[in-house]
Amino acid sequence: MAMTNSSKYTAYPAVGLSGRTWPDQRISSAPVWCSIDLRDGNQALPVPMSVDEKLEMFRLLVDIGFKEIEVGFPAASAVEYQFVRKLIDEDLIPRDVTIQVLTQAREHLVRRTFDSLEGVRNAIVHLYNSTSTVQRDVVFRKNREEIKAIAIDGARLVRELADAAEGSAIRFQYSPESFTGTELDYALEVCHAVMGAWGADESDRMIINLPSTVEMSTPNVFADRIEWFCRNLEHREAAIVSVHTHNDRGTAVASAELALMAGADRVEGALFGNGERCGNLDIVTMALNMYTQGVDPELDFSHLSHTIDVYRDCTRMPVHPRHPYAGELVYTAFSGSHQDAINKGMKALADHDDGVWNVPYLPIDPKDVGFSYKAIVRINSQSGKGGVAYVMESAFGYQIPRWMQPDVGKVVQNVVDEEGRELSPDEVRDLFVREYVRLQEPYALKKCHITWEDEDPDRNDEEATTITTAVQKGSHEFGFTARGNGPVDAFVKGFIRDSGLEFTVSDYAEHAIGHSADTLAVAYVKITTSAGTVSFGAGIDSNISLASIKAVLSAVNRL
Ligand SMILES: CC(=O)SCCNC(=O)CCNC(=O)[C@H](O)C(C)(C)COP(=O)(O)OP(=O)(O)OC[C@H]1O[C@@H](n2cnc3c(N)ncnc32)[C@H](O)[C@@H]1OP(=O)(O)O
Ligand SMILES: CC(C)C(=O)C(=O)O
Ligand SMILES: [Mg+2]
Repeated sequence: MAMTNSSKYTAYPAVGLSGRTWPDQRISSAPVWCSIDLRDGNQALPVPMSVDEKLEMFRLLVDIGFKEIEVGFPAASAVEYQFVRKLIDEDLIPRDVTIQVLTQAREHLVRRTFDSLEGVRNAIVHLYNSTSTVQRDVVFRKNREEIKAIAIDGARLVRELADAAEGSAIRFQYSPESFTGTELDYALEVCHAVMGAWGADESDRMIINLPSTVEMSTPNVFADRIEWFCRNLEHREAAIVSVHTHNDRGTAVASAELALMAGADRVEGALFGNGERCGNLDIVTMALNMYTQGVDPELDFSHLSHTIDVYRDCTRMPVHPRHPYAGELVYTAFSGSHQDAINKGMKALADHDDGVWNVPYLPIDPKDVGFSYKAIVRINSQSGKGGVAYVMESAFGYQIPRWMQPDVGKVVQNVVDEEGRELSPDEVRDLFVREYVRLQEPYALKKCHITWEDEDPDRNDEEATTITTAVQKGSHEFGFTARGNGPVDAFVKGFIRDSGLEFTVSDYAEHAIGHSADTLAVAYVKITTSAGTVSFGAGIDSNISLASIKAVLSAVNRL
């Protein structure tokens, strides 16, 4: 069936804000972060967390650096209640961390919530009731005044119970739930009433949390709403304006970022965007977005794989392979031109590191979030020569020269095309060795003795090096002695003379691999025959002269 019913949906209204300032603002410091993993994230799970899992998640959140953590909805269930009790009874809340608990504005739930908090040092009691038009009409069947009264009564009760909670510093947060479905002027009116009932002032600022309970508009419209709200809020100094964005349209992070530019002070969200329906704002993404703009997010995601592991264990939710910053494929390039650019970018950085990260296709240094460079480049049919060269160098130390890379790239491409799958780095190396270090057929080097006239290997005089070899071709063995300005020159001269083949060495490179006693030399050559055919070969040996002679023979064998 085709989608022909768009007329049953209505467009979200614009705010009509004149002289908006948020487009010119920049995010230059971290907001107050509040994790809602243990509440909104938890309430949306098919299997909510157990007390032990909540505790493991709580410890992770503390380690990441959250100072405000919504730990649950204690009136909702036994687990939720017990978890809050456990944190308090076992003194598990660090002194610089404030727990937050959510309750509907209903008397029995508010009272139960305060019971759960008995003996807490610091807490935020988060009260909400839905203010949206649709919920007023179909859920509560109450008018604007009646809905406002629910909020005021709730705030008064919270104030009364907070005042009675001796030894506990209780702060207050109110959410006009479904703010995005609420007329702006009415949301403001309810918040003013709640601030009055709570008695908020500059010395006792309350948190006004404006949720996009359901994300209904483009982020710019949400930002307009936040700027309008902040502008029109009486006693702005008595409020911490917070946002709590959901991801129904896929723009929860963008909405929260623009909301900060529009004047919000605080952001609620969850790791990897867990939460109702399409989730909440993803705090990992938002924090790392800030980080990659040079702003310290004051949250530590330097052990992101550990964060992912704990998150998966506790929530039983996966992290998508393409999840920003965290997915297992986001630091991987398969396509050739990306691989080539990354390879060159990493080299440029190694040659000239001025402390500024500037590598094509990698908006963040994987090491900053605890990932290695190992899997940045992976080889499949989309890959190119640069990627193969990167894998060979980063995984095994082979520095395939630029003039040989196209040939190696083609060899690898043929294999992945044929096999229709990814090749592991080991398979790429094995293929390289099998293909380019060809020493047996048709010619096999049986013996090779090299002497220098004055035993000075650096000497480069014409004819200063003498080589004596035995070479086998099928069942026939021939040997020769030849002189040249170095081992390769001497070998080529002798080989051409005795084999009848005509070629020159048109490119040559060598380097060492490994350390101390295990060091090996690798040589790469390109030969060109008199008929113009080119062939590439490589040789590996503990002796550099032998490595280069083997490379020549490999190239001859590949002709
Ligand atoms: C956007 C959010 O994420 S909000 C947070 C949501 N979180 C949760 O819901 C946590 C899990 N919830 C629960 O465990 C339960 O829903 C509880 C414990 C909160 C409430 O349980 P119950 O009262 O048994 O059930 P339920 O939630 O279905 O109650 C709905 C009733 O409460 C009413 N209600 C909801 N909020 C309010 C309010 N603030 N004031 C007065 N009545 C309210 C509804 O109108 C409905 O009334 P009705 O019974 O007359 O139809
Ligand atoms: C309780 C509120 C803040 C909420 O989760 C929402 O509106 O999405
Ligand atoms: Mg929510």
